[in-house]
Amino acid sequence: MKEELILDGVSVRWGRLTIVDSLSLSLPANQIVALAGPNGAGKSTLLGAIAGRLAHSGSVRWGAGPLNARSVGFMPQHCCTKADLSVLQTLLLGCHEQLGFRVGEGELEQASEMLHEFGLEALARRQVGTLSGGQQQLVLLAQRLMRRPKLLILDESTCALDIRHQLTVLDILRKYVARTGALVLMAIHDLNLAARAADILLLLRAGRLMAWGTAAEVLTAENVAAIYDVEARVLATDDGPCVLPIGPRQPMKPPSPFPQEQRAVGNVHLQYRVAREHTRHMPLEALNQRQST
Ligand SMILES: Nc1ncnc2c1ncn2[C@@H]1O[C@H](COP(=O)(O)OP(=O)(O)OP(=O)(O)O)[C@@H](O)[C@H]1O
Repeated sequence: MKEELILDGVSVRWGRLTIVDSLSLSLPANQIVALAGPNGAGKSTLLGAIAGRLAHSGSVRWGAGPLNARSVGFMPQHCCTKADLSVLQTLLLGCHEQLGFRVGEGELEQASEMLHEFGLEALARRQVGTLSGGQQQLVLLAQRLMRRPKLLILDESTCALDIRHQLTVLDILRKYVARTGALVLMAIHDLNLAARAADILLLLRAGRLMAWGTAAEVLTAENVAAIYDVEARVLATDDGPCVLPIGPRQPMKPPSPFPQEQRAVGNVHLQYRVAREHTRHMPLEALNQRQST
């Protein structure tokens, strides 16, 4: 059976609003897929639906069969904990299904390897609730990996990390994918980090998939303008494309029939109505008279 995540017509609605709009795609395992798009595009909603946390229509499958919840690791956005547990205990909880009344040598060894990989050894005995936001993010990410999920879904799980820890985490995820053949699906705002991390990049806007492919294919100035309404330069570097935002794209304004000085005192609503009705120039006083009659 081919190891792949298949979405077939997945839609999510909140009340009468369609947030994810009939999305179909297949993502082969053994790679990192980044999901980007503007605020409110539906990234978290889509990930929640794939993780089985949100009601949706359409189907989410793994190969020919249903996606088994036990093979999914999900780290939602703003994931944090106030639990009265040490960092080591928090990691061990990640594989609680294997644990009995005693923690086995295997799990302890796995947890200490994970602490080492994430550079968390010095924090192993600290209460997890007392850690900084970034430190907690590292611990909770390590906890998700303890279970060795086939599908790891991360929602902005590197947003609290400094650049060194971001690179450390990307390296850990790369090695994890190479070792286990898993699929990592991560929502991320930092397009340059996404370009560096991901084999495939998906760009979502208003619940629809607007672009997908390698970072070099997807991260073009045209796509950034169309999806984010931002003017940007995209530089080709040895590490892939690098997006340099220039500024917000100016919204298109309908042409005004009025000279500059009349527009300054005019009523915007009135001008637009009139612009639709008349193409020729008409003095503002005449328009106001027409309005009041
Ligand atoms: N529980 C809810 N009830 C109603 N609307 C919701 C709910 N959760 C999300 N939405 C709406 O769904 C839309 C998509 O939200 P979502 O969190 O999926 O976006 P996102 O792409 O992850 O955004 P961001 O980048 O800001 O995290 C938003 O308009 C949001 O207001």
